[in-house]
Amino acid sequence: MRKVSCALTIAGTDPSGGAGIQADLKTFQELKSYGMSVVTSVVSQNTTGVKGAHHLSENFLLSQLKAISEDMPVHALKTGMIANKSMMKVISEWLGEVDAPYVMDPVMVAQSGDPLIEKEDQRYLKEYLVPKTSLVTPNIPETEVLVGGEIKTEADMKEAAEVIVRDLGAGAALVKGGHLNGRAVDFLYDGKRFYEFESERIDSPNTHGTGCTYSAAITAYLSQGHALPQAVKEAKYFVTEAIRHSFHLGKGSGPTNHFALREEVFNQWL
Ligand SMILES: Nc1ncnc2c1ncn2[C@@H]1O[C@H](COP(=O)(O)OP(=O)(O)OP(=O)(O)O)[C@@H](O)[C@H]1O
Ligand SMILES: Cc1ncc(COP(=O)(O)O)c(N)n1
Repeated sequence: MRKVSCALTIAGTDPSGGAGIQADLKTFQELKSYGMSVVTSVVSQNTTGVKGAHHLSENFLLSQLKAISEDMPVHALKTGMIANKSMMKVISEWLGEVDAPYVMDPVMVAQSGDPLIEKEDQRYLKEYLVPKTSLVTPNIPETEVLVGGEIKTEADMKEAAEVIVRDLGAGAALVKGGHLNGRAVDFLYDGKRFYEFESERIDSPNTHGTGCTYSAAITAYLSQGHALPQAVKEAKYFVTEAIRHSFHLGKGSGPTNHFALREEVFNQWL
């Protein structure tokens, strides 16, 4: 029988298809992992911003999670938007039922500036969910919330990655520099050493969903058994090409291109 790697995302939705669950599933599919999804919140949003959000009940969230763990293999999973403490609690307890690498994208604010998690619940995420992760992937503003200080330089990014692992108990931390000026560099700290992942900065306004896509790509590679540094390296390449070939769609920040790696796309758009 053919073996397939199974990746799960637990996140909110984006009907415009660039971020959230939709971006995650596209990424899993593109990287040849079998994609599964559990919805936390149905979000009304597009490239210009968030219009509203309907958070699912704890019971219904748990029912979806159990539907997965009672029936399907999970080789790696990620979480994205988890809007409130009660959903975080449900997920935190359910995590005991799966034995797979867990990547947390600590989604707090959409690129449009709209909040995606209640402010007072950010502390719960940090205290109860971060210690259960194999990897946390904060951008600069999220890193500032997690470590409680300003991040202005690459040295600050590295120091924060160490704090997230040593003091907050994450398995590893990937602090992403997309929001800093200069090169697009991310630092991974796995508790033992640092790894640096760099790409050129692409001049594109269309970066809606880059964080979701990046963490989903890492999850896909982990589901296939890659070691963490290799998974991040491959995922960085994937997200860079997705930004390079991103789409001018919508009136705001357009979506990245999840099928950028396909040969025909290179031929068509290079
Ligand atoms: N203009 C760019 N050119 C190249 N790489 C970029 C650019 N912007 C972001 N990146 C890269 O994309 C990845 C996502 O980084 P970023 O810090 O933007 O995360 P994020 O803020 O969670 O994403 P989002 O923009 O979806 O909120 C990182 O590897 C980052 O270095
Ligand atoms: C459901 C959901 N999850 C995450 C994001 C963050 O993505 P971005 O920061 O690129 O807008 C989003 N907009 N929507």
